[in-house]
Amino acid sequence: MTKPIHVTSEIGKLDVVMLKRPAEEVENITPDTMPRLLFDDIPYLPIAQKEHDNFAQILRDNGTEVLYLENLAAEAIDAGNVKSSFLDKMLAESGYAVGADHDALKEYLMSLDTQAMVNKLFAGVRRNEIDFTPTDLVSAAEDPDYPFFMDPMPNAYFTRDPAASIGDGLSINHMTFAARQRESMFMETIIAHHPRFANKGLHVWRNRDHTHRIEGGDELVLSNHVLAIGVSQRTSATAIQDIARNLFKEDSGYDTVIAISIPHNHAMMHLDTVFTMINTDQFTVHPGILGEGGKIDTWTIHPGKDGDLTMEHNQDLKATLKSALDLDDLDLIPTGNGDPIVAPREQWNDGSNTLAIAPGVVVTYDRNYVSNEMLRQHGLKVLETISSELSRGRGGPRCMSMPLVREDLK
Ligand SMILES: NC(=[NH2+])NCCC[C@H](N)C(=O)O
Repeated sequence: MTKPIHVTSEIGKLDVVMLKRPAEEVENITPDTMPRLLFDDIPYLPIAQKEHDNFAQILRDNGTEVLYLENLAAEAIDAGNVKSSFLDKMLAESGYAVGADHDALKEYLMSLDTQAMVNKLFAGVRRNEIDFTPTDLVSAAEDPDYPFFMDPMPNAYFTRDPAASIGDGLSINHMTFAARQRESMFMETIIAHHPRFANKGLHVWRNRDHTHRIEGGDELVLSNHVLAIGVSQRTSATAIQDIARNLFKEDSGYDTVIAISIPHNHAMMHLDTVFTMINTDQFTVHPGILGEGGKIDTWTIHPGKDGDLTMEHNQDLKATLKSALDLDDLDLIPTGNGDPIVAPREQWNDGSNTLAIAPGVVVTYDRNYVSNEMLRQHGLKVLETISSELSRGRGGPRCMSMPLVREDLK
């Protein structure tokens, strides 16, 4: 029987996906907090929700079951009867391990029903919501005017990043920036307690109790034995070696990890912002990641002796992929047709961040019309989703979705 998580490619027909509908957290961004919260602008929430509902509907219309992170999290907390312990952990990671402010926040959050509490944790807790004057040193000495006790998590609608499905399991990620680190606690709880996922023999290939960072936007499942992982602003080489060792030592089916080095900046924070797989032999690539002569640093990692790793350095992306995936040829489709203005503009709005829902069928943002046209010319079926507000968070259809089950490729 198919496990509740089963993903052996980037392109197999998408049967089950997890999304998070953007909510109040997005309205709790201010110009001052934008950079720290990893946004470049403040989305207009009602339109962002409309766009997100449009995205979800496209997936449903094409035969995908859509689950929502916020609902799964509340159901898991209730099923496991872990509201109090979950809150303690969330409060500790929000800076309130003990003391009067921990107690006041906990009392307030415990008084909400579980779904409202989960929604509130995403939205953030404002100081004026609770009738409580903090007496601790942090509140007094650091920023007495800061409006939040607990920060919002506006990036939660990018469900791709806090965890990543690989084979019959997942990585639950230690994320790079404080703005996102608490997000992966929800998936940890879902896997541990939700009746759909708990005790179903799912592997956690790497959990969140690490100091080295990894994010799902860098983790690409190229086949049932090959992964590509970006060495990026968000994922360290140490974490890649770590997860490779775990995958190779367990019965994961994975024996190859291609580490791909990309520039470390906000526009290209993850590998999936510059490179995605869209068909058995087709990929989108942002030309900006390729250096002179189309070169890029990749290291193909395999199991070595006694749990060690072997590594082969290459600079020809096409050749590396062809050999790892056993293909005669492949088609690398440049974002924005490789034009020096269009390519960076459309990459900025996630023109390379396509979500394949079946081999050769992709969901993309409508605004990247040059890239979309290119994809059509290369024979892909392109389903466009509306995108003026969602894209302000710097993520596209791949970032906004965590595939849970895909059909295996034949
Ligand atoms: N898989 C992705 N490319 N995710 C995009 C995440 C964007 C988000 N604002 C961040 O900086 O974390």
